Amino acid sequence: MTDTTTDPAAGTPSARPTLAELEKRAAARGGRPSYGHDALIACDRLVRIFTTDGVEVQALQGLDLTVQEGELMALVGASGSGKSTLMNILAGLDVPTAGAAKVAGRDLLAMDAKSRLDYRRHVVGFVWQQTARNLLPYLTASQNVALPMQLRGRAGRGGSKRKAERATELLAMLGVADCGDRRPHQLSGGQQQRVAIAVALANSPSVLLADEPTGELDSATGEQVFAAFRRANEELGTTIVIVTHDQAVADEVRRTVAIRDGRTASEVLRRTEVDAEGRESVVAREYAMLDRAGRLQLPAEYATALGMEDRVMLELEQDHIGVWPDDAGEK
Ligand SMILES: Nc1ncnc2c1ncn2[C@@H]1O[C@H](COP(=O)(O)OP(=O)(O)OP(=O)(O)O)[C@@H](O)[C@H]1O
Repeated sequence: MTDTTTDPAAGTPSARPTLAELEKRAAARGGRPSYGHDALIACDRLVRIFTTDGVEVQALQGLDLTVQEGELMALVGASGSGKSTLMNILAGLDVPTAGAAKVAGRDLLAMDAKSRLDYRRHVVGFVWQQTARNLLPYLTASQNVALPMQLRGRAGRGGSKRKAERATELLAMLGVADCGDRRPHQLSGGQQQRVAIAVALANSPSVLLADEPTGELDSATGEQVFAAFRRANEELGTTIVIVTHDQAVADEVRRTVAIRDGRTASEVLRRTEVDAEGRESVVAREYAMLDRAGRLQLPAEYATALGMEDRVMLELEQDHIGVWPDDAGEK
């Protein structure tokens, strides 16, 4: 039932929903799936503010991001755009100031110290740029890989043997089977990073996070390390997020998300197309991101090329929205 009242401003009858109708609508809204409900990683309007000597830095300014299970994706962005801040939050090492972040069903804003430790041991694995941060120098490669399994504390009968076997298998899968008995200083930078991937995979994490893992390597070695990530993704199904400045890495993945000023700004999706002669080629397409509040970041070069600043004109067409420079001053 709908009440018909008179809108005093317009002086015409207008339909006001009854309380029962309002309640029905609210219930329907409640039943709608939440943002990122089917994603393995879902960041919703994530904010991280750092305060140093009374000065606030907004490292993340309402960042939205979803990552599906089984994805291998790259995060790119200028220095200071917020990539490491986001990775530290996803790694469970830092807590956002506001917003929501869920990884494999865990709420990153609501974890106490114990569940945070559990999260870091079981849900995520990480590989950092600095090789020294990934491996313990006094342990061999095999011992480094076995350590997270020991910390997980599932000994059981034959447990040590099984852990050693898993360490050997992981090292073999990542192409460093011959490095098992060597300590980190006896390994090249590329070998150290591949062993670090094995360490990160030791406890079968849902997500593998890597912050500039090829940053200290030459391009050929970087390619080998990236191939190891791809292998982990394809053969073990691990979801992988790699922060990188390395264009070769960014070009190799199906999805590259660019962060600008603490927000996701654009995305490049790549897919393989087969032409009539059966030839395969990879087609890349760039998309701008429309955030949950309806905001869109125009690429800086587009806005500059047309002298757009402060105010633009929008027009809704049948199948697109036009954006024009403000011409108010010309009229
Ligand atoms: N612990 C902190 N205290 C104060 N400010 C910080 C802190 N960590 C990061 N910031 C600031 O937050 C912003 C984002 O930094 P962040 O390290 O996330 O960027 P980034 O994209 O990873 O950069 P880079 O590519 O250089 O590593 C920067 O302005 C940085 O100075």
